[in-house]
This record gives sequence, structure tokens and C-alpha cells, in this order.
Amino acid sequence: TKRDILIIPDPVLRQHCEPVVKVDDAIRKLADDMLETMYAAPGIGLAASQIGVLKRLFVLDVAKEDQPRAPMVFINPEIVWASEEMSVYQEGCLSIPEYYEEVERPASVRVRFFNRDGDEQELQADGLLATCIQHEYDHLNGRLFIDYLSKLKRDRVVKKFAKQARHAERV
Ligand SMILES: O=C(O)C[C@@H](Cc1ccccc1)C(=O)SCC(=O)c1ccccc1
Ligand SMILES: [Zn+2]
Repeated sequence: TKRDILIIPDPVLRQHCEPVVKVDDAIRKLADDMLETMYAAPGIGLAASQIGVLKRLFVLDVAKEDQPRAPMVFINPEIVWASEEMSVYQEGCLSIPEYYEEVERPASVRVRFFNRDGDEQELQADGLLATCIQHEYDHLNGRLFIDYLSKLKRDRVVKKFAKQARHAERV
């Protein structure tokens, strides 16, 4: 089932997510709903807090349009290592529509997580996958990619969305 994606300044996006206690069918169903929502957006990642579920899980698929889908589910992820080397990507966020900015992050990360079968795995990633893992991981801690921008740029985005929210409220 497709879920609604929360948009800033929704305060839920700033909440800390709690660990998943047991990887059961309910969690697998949630992961499938998140993947369906992500593909429909379209996007390359989605964290549970973006659909209002404050649990530590995110999904992603960085495969290009012309490639077969490669969905991944990360439950209770921990970034256990990050490279000193940094890389810059133009990031977007499904909770901050129509806004893209360059963000600098560690070029590669090693992440320990549980997959949809409840098996513990460790993965080393670089490139867009590393960037996406870090972007989704941040969502679980209430962080958004605009937090890495200058105060000037961030305030401009926040003002723009606050104005949109006010207009949306007006009948
Ligand atoms: O808000 C999110 O987590 C989704 C976000 C993930 C992300 C994008 C870019 C860098 C790091 C993480 C998105 O998917 S925004 C949309 C997007 O980037 C995209 C959409 C369609 C095709 C390709 C990319
Ligand atoms: Zn995002």
C-alpha cells in the first residue's frame, strides 16, 4: 500500500526513531509499503520516519531506470566505519520536494544491519549507494540534508516551505 510522504516542516521528520524489536511479517509488510511508496514517488530511498513511522528502518534502490530493480531493506542499521575521503553529490529529499543541493559526505561507509529475513549483515558501500545510506540513516536520527547547508541556504528553504504550508492551510 502506498503511504503519504511527510513534507517539511512536519515535526515528525525531526523525531528520533526507535529500534525494531523483532523482524516479523509486520515489519516486512512495512518495508514493502515503503518500497512501493519510494518507486511511486519516484525516489532512490525512503526512511520510515518519512511516512510517519518512528522505527529504525529504511529502504533504497539505486539502480538506474534502464537496469533491473535492486531493492534493499536496512533494519536497525549502524554505520560502523566511514572513510576520511569525502565525496560530493547533488542530493534531493522526498520530504523537501523540488529542492536539490550539493552535500559533502564520506565517500564510503561500512554499515551493519538486519535484512528483511532478520539476518545480520555487514556491507561496505561507496558511490551513490554510500551517499544514499548516509542520507537515509540521517532520517532515522531526525537529520535532513539541509542541515549540512549554510545557515543562509537552509533558512531560505525553510522559509519557502513554511510559506507553502501557510498557503495550504488557508481555505
Ligand atoms: O528523501 C529520501 O530519502 C529520498 C531521496 C534519497 C536520496 C537522493 C539523492 C541522494 C541521496 C539520497 C530521493 O530519492 S530524492 C529523488 C531522487 O534523488 C531521484 C528520483 C528519481 C530518480 C533518481 C533520483
Ligand atoms: Zn530524504
